[in-house]
Amino acid sequence: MRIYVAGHRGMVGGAILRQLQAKGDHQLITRTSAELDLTDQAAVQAFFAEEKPDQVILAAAKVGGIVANNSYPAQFIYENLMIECNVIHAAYLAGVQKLLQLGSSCIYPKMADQPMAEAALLTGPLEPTNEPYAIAKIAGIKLCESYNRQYGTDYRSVMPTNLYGPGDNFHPENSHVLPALIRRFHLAAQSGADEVVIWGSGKPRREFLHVDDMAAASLFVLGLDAEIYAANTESMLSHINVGSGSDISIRELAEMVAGITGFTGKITQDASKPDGTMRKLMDVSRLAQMGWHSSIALEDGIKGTYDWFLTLDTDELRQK
Ligand SMILES: NC(=O)C1=CN([C@@H]2O[C@H](COP(=O)(O)OP(=O)(O)OC[C@H]3O[C@@H](n4cnc5c(N)ncnc54)[C@H](OP(=O)(O)O)[C@@H]3O)[C@@H](O)[C@H]2O)C=CC1
Ligand SMILES: C[C@H]1O[C@H](OP(=O)(O)OP(=O)(O)OC[C@H]2O[C@@H](n3cnc4c(=O)[nH]c(N)nc43)[C@H](O)[C@@H]2O)[C@@H](O)[C@@H](O)C1=O
Repeated sequence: MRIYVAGHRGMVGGAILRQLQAKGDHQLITRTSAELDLTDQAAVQAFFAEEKPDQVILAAAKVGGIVANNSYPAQFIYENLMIECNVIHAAYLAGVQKLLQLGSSCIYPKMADQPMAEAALLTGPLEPTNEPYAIAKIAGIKLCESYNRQYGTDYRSVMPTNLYGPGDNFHPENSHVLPALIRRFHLAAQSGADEVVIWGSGKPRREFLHVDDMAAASLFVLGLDAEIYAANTESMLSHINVGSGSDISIRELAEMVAGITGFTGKITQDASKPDGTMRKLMDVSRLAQMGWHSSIALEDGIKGTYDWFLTLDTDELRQK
């Protein structure tokens, strides 16, 4: 079995690669973005024609936190649409029968009922800070469903909640909240600062899943028997939520990270920064009924991620 993992140097792609390597019974195909720019249609088609993978895991994307999404909307919609169109179409042309692509919980309407079930897709307006990225991710689901309906492929989609873990991006502005807070609280604890500022009101709630759980869920969904997948999904509502099933406020999260990094000063809020969606909790019952549950508790996962962060030298702080 030859499996192409697109985005293998990223946080999720890297975790998937490690789990596939540990299983050891696959031939893994990888390319960095410098070797193969997935926004380049001709290059992607040539790569697929030459490598002819049996399966594809699409974990390559333009990814970032709330401010990155708000600052670079053109890149978020263009690059993600191009990557999805090129990879999914080239996979089809090369005869790839099975593919798994990763979306995001931001596909759901800003005011979706909580927890958000798969059926909430396309039922209302999106959160404006990440609408371009969300539109691209919705297109990814619809690409898979359309190829399945017209060409009989078996292309599946998982929708991760907010992820974190080793391999995360710790950029001070462009990263997601958890790596941003780990970095900021660590630097404050080291320097003896008496205050750390977090963005927004601290009131939004987010659900976090460790990347090793996400990688395990991805391989679980990819490996599901086609009849079981079909029995638990619908042809035009085929994506599967992946989450931990519980959420926490950003303020509570900041207090947890402060405790783990040893910061004892005060935590204040910068109201000029956006809150984004007030709550994004996944309904994970579809995945649960197929037999998968997350296993890494948030505090344990953050401690492990902080230990990994401490192994990085300053130049390696992933200033993507
Ligand atoms: N992180 C999170 O909280 C969440 C992530 N997701 C989704 O999970 C998936 C993986 O995200 P994550 O691992 O965090 O992202 P990362 O930013 O860590 O990794 C993304 C990878 O995509 C590759 N890539 C980006 N653009 C291109 C391109 N033009 N051509 C080829 N490769 C490219 C990069 O390759 P290289 O390193 O070689 O440049 C990079 O390693 C994405 O689909 C994302 O939308 C969903 C919900 C939450
Ligand atoms: C995964 C997901 O990620 C993004 O959506 P988001 O959930 O809003 O992600 P976020 O992690 O950036 O913020 C979560 C909350 O945390 C608050 N917050 C506090 N302090 C910091 C801080 O220092 N950095 C960041 N980034 N946020 C902070 C911040 O104000 C917000 O209220 C989208 O890219 C979306 O497209 C997507 O898919």
